[in-house]
Amino acid sequence: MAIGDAGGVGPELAAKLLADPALKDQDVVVVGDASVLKMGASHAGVTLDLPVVSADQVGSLPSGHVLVDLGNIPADTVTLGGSSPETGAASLQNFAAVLRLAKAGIADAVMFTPFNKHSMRLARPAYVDEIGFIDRVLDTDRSGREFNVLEEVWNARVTSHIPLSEVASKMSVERILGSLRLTHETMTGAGKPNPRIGVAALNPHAGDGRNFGTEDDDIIAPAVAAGVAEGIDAKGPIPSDTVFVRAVRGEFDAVLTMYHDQGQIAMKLMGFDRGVTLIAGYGFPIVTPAHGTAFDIAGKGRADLGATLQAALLGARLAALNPARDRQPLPADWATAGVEGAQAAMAE
Ligand SMILES: NC(=O)C1=CN([C@@H]2O[C@H](COP(=O)(O)OP(=O)(O)OC[C@H]3O[C@@H](n4cnc5c(N)ncnc54)[C@H](O)[C@@H]3O)[C@@H](O)[C@H]2O)C=CC1
Ligand SMILES: NCC(=O)COP(=O)(O)O
Repeated sequence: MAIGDAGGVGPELAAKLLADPALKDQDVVVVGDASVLKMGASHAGVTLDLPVVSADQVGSLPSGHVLVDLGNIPADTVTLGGSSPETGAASLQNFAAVLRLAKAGIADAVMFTPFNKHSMRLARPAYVDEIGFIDRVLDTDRSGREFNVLEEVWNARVTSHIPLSEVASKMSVERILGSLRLTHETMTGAGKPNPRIGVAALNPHAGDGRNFGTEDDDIIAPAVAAGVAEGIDAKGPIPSDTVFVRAVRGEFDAVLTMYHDQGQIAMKLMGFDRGVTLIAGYGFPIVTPAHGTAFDIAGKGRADLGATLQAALLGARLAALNPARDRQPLPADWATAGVEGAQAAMAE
């Protein structure tokens, strides 16, 4: 688990989670700054007694919960409730380190408490979102995708963290088909075989016979047909104002939406306090609460643990379902190196 942005609710949620009995049987390697975790525990009103291990002890760890203290953002330098390059840089370092632990097969799942993309961009101007960063740290060109997960329905997206004005131009049969395949694969791997996927339309009333927009007929419908021809149980395009209504009535296990908020508004209304973002496609699950850094309540002890707890439980469940992965060598500088390189590569 990487401790999220120190200026937000990430530290208190990390501390609260570590104190929660639901996690007592899990082995958790927490990566971040010890003083920030201590601050989080104080805000959350919990007591933690976490052994601190050094980076070179990882690989032969005791079971239970341990902290790798990177000492990268002393709590007394943190201003709660706002973005900063310092908290962004520490978040990036914590994240890169836990990704390397998972790549080496030492961690079975990665979790993070909320990051702040503005802080991360202040630290590294090439930063856009977690997906691009993960690709660089893991050195892969097969990007994963985000899913939003509630027990009753999953939401996958064709586009994610891009300006709304670019959504229509990014849509293609291949891209939608790729999202359908990944949704089918990921849910099947998560123990929900042959998921029924409702595909949201882009335009009002799915274009209403080409009255307002042609993407539904010309791009989404052929992509759905291609998915069905491959054996994927997909239906659409379905007007996006009713596709979630149909899903929660039991018709679909997942909804594939065309852009971020088309799905997020529905998902967060249905289950803000239990919504999980799963980043899938990398060989191990990466999970985080679907909510963000909540700067308006940071440090006030009011942050609800629900979504963070569900994220941890989903990560553990998915890791247990997946076969053991081969161990790879862990670079000696796994906890500190490579962020510069990753960011430089992103800027190219
Ligand atoms: N897991 C992650 O790393 C995520 C990070 N983000 C990032 O978080 C930052 C802020 O995003 P916003 O859009 O402002 O959304 P936000 O989720 O941080 O806040 C929206 C509202 O929900 C409330 N809220 C959020 N979490 C809560 C909790 N656990 N308990 C009680 N109330 C809670 C906040 O107080 C605020 O009023 C952005 O930089 C965004 O990229 C957003 C979503 C997920
Ligand atoms: N930091 C993770 C993240 O932003 C995922 O959140 P969302 O795209 O699901 O809103």
